[in-house]
Amino acid sequence: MSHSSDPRPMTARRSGPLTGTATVPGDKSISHRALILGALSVGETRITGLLEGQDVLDTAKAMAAFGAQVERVGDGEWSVHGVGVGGYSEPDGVIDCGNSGTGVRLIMGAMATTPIAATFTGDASLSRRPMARVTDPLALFGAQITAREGGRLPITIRGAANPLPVRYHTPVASAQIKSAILLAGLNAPGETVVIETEPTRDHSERMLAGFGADIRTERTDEGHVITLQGRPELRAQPVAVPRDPSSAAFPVAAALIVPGSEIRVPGVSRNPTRDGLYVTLLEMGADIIVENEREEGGEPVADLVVRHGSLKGVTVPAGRAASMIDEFPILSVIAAFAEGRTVMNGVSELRVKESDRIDAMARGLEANGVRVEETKDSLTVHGMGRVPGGGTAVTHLDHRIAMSFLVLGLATEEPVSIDDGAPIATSFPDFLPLMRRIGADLG
Ligand SMILES: O=C(O)C1=C[C@@H](OP(=O)(O)O)[C@@H](O)[C@H](O)C1
Ligand SMILES: C=C(OP(=O)(O)O)C(=O)O
Repeated sequence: MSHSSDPRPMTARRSGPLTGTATVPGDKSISHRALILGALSVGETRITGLLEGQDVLDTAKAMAAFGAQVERVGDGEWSVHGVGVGGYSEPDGVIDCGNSGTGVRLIMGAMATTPIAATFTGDASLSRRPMARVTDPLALFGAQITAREGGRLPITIRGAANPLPVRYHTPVASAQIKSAILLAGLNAPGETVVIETEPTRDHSERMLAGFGADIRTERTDEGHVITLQGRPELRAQPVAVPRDPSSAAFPVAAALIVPGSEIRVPGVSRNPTRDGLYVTLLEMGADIIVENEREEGGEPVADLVVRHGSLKGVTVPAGRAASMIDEFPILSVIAAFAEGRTVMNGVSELRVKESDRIDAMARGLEANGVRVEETKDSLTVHGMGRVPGGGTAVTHLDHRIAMSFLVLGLATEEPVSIDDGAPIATSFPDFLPLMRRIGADLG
């Protein structure tokens, strides 16, 4: 498990031009969902391009514990024989979701309307994160929930024997809350409805429709209204996982800030609910060309060609936050090399990720000579076109903080160190060899 590995200090140094092809791994969100929906389907789901990061491996293990037959048949190729909606069996042991908020929240949803009990745990980071945002709506279905103080893990859920459908307005923009409710709604009779004010990533809706569920999304005065008809028979499907735009953001950022760079990043998902970073980078004047736009596995994908160039600071509107929620750490690194101020608004959710990402980025950037300002829900980076470096960033078991500061160090005057790169394996196990292949000096 990722949380038992020893800390791995790492350092990144100013590098020559980055060149070549950066083929990033499969999308983490889609990988979790493919395993979970495969396990709830009848028949064999064949998954290709699955992200084999620790977060997703923990979800695969959990699906086996709930009775699905889960098998690795090749590189990124997995087979899941599902048990059907309502078919989960009671796991023997505790379900350890490691570092993964997506894993634990979606799996809690998926089992909450089946009359079995399960106990969920995670590492030190996951055990600090709020879970009531998911367990509160799951209790409305009739599930019985016991949590540690403050609604934290470990959590035991006794699934509802006679679940009721739920209509729920999500209090914060969160695809994990939405998805947990939809997965619980699968085994409730009638219609389960989720209303979100700001749209969040829609992979659950797309994949549920692909597996044969009756699900529709309407835009109304209330917001985005997603309606799922309960008790469908989900039919196993082949899933081709597109490449992760959140992982692609790291080599893309490196190419933008290291002088003389030009790289290609093939087959990246261009789902509009995940596209906020790329919209922002174009506003900053980034040289990014989108080629070969096509559809793969129900998701739009394209190849990106990225070149170094000068960048200017911008203001990111709060309404864009959900579409780039995992990309603010790396955006704040890019912003440090831009000319002028970059203001990121509406980002309070960053405080409850694997770490408090506003605080982690602010402290680490300051340690490397960058001026920043923070409020409860904003982060401002004062870009000066150059960054001194020479500092060590504390990563708090957060893979995105670790990767962000390693990318920073590729273009600073002095090397940048991090206290622990081990968590990178949760989402991007090949980060180091991939970055070295394009010319990055880190290790
Ligand atoms: O649904 C998902 O796959 C995810 C949703 C987001 O979390 P929230 O729903 O908490 O915003 C995101 O940060 C996470 O990396 C993946
Ligand atoms: C927030 C993230 O993941 P999770 O919530 O699944 O832990 C992330 O990958 O940046």
